[in-house]
Amino acid sequence: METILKEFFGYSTFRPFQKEIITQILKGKDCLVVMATGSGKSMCYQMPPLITKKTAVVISPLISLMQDQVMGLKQRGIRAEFIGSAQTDLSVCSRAESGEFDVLYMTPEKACTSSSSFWSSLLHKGVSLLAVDEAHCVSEWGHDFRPEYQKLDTLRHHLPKVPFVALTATATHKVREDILSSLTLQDVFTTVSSFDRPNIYYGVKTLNRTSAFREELAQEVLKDVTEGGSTLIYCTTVKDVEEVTKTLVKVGVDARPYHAQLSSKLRTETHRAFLRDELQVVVATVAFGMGIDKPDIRRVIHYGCPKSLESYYQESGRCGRDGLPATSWLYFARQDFAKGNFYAAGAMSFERKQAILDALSSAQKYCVSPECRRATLLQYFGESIGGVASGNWNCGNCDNCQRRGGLQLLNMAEPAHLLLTAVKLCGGKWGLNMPVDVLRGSNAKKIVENGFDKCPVHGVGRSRSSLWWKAFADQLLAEGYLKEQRKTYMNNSFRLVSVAERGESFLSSSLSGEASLMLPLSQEMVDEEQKQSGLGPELPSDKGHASISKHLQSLGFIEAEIKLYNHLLEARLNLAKKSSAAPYAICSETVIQKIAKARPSNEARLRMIDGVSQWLVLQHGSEIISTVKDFSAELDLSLDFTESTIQRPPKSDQPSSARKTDQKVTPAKEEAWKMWQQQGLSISVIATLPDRPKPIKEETVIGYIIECATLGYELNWERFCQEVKLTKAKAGEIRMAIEDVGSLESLKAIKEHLPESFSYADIRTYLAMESCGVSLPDEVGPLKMNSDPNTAARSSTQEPNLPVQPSGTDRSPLMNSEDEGTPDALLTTPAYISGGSDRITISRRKVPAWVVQPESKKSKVKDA
Ligand SMILES: Nc1ncnc2c1ncn2[C@@H]1O[C@H](COP(=O)(O)OP(=O)(O)OP(=O)(O)O)[C@@H](O)[C@H]1O
Repeated sequence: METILKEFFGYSTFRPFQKEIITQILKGKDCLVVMATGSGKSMCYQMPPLITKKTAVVISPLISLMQDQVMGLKQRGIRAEFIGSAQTDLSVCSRAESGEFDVLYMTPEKACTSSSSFWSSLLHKGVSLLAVDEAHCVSEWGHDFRPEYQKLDTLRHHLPKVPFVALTATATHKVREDILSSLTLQDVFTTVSSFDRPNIYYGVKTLNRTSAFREELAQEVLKDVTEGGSTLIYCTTVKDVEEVTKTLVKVGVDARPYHAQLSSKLRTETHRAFLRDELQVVVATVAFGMGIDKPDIRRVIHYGCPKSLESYYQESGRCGRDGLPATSWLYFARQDFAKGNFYAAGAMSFERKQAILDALSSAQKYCVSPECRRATLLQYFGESIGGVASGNWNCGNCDNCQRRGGLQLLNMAEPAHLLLTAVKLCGGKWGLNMPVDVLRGSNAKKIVENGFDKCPVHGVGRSRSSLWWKAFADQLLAEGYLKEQRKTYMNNSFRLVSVAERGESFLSSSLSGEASLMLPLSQEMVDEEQKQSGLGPELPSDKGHASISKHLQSLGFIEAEIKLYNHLLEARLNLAKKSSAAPYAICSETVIQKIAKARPSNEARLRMIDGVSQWLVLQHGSEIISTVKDFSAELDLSLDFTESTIQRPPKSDQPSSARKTDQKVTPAKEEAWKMWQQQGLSISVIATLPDRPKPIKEETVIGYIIECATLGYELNWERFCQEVKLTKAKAGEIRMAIEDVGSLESLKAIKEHLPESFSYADIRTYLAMESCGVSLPDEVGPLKMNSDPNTAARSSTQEPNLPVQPSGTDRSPLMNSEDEGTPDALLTTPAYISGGSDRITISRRKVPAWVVQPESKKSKVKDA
């Protein structure tokens, strides 16, 4: 598993739960995976097909999401496609049926309407799992209910014994139960991880939908985007989208709108440009919500309160999926809270309507809370925060926790007394507007008609704004001094406010003048107070900004390294353009950071960096290395910097030892390796050491050293090549000889295809280097990798190529294994060359024993 992880995904270690889940899927178990956004759920269904060589069918709700995933997988050398209305390639269905894809995405509609014969053909070829992504869509209690998801259980008949895997980032207990029953998951392996996204800064601010406010916001966004990275702004209406976009463009931000009223062509183009970093900001309605799978979004802004806390978590979770610092700002206006009836208008059942209204209430509570945002979110999803009350929790990375002075408590007894009295006066028959208007001294008709203008509290709260009082009322509601009751009239739901028991006892004690009521001011109250003092609401300025350069500095990057990082980002952009892919699909920014720090001078070193896949090295290794070399020289940075950013390949659990393998070699071989590698003796000296009873052949020594190297012992290949005199030209000829022979079975046959001057040592060294995935050193010239699958055919005029990508219809290197070894058998078997004379594919084989043994002993040694 670790080998496949490194090979295709470039990572050295699994994230929490991934390995357990994959193991359970391989055992055929149904799984329910509830893990935070960006935690790496996709890996759980993307890896089993690579291990079992059977297609994984993935149900996904949005075409755009599927397209992103397919693009990303293809960039990793994984054969993926989607079936859905936007698919223009008519051959995909039949190719899918013939088991051609590792991962096949389908919309739920397509999955449920596909014919039995489609499923039986696919099943016949092998199906490793059926994954239901965004599984919360099955539940009416989920924030994104999709009726067609409820029919997915019918696929059970088509795919008997295939493990079903439901995945979601947002599932409350109720939703989880719905998922289990709707998909008829049985004997389920359930994983629920923390919902925390520690790299995201959460903040909330009030908003007024005026052009002046939008302009201020746009200036803030402009400041942010100059830091780099993408920004996503969610609006609740098309009007907001248009207005915000217009203002952003006016101040010079590269922004485009995205909503359902735009043509699908325009939307696709915007989506494409955003993914490819050709567009900095997208302003979208939530239609863009789940459909965006870009890991390097640095900030998400909600312009208006979201419909629910689930959707807020999901949408805000779109930023920082690469684990780097990101920010999520939510701007709300009080009128957003009054949209419940509008949202619930289409609800088919009473329960659904209640669910929609409750969901909005939870989002409202989040907006107005003075407590830690993170703690509020985590608790909402049922996660314990270590037994600490959220009011006392300090995550240090949200607005409330960072507010100057923290959550300072103030004695709010006086305004509490006034508000509770006004509410009591209204007799529980009104919403919050009435008592607030009374306090503010309104003489509106309904106030006069009800005689509230004659009551003692009428007008005593004038000095504070209506919004301040409402924000304060939210505090009293949250603390249990007030209570709300929902009433439905003419199909509309209203919230009536009254004094709760706690409020009654406060009122009684306050009459005696003893009461104190210590509460923190919420951000909204602070904003209102500032507004009244003429300062206007404060926009997020120095805090909560995702600055990658600051982050790099905190990681110990010096200025030159940050510059190199930026050059590498630019190089990545160019590579992405050339491959028509999104830059993040080439490699993540975290990987770029590691490359900028490690500054590998060759492909072997590049490969050792965590996050660098075999595919990345094959496709873009040489360009990356030349960028590193050129700019390191320009910036006066040394190459091959080693520190913790470089991770050893899997199984390298002996950090300081030169040996990185569990496999044993004989003492004589290890001794020869030690003398050569560690003591610096030459091959001829080792062969003729005076204390040997009898000299041994140099070829034997070479065989010993190569054997150690192929088993993972460190080797200075550059020196070795010099000593055995293997040059780039020679390597090219050996390569062609192998192609002509068409097999690696006989070293002798290969030698006979070569001029006399070639030794067995040359051939063995060449093969061993390739099996270790090492490039020829510089002075010998790097071995070029052919990155275009379609030009894999050999031409005599072409520069000889080393491992060639499989063509689109071929299995990926691992999949093409001809020796059909078990996955374990592949662990130590690097890429090898096989194939006929005009097509070359890579297969992964055990290294034939003769690579490391003198030819004379070949017949005695069984292929490992
Ligand atoms: N083992 C790993 N080591 C390092 N990075 C990983 C690992 N597994 C996944 N990732 C990276 O984490 C990021 C998020 O992964 P992924 O898209 O699978 O998250 P997710 O849980 O499906 O998120 P969402 O719910 O938002 O769709 C990706 O960039 C992915 O490559």
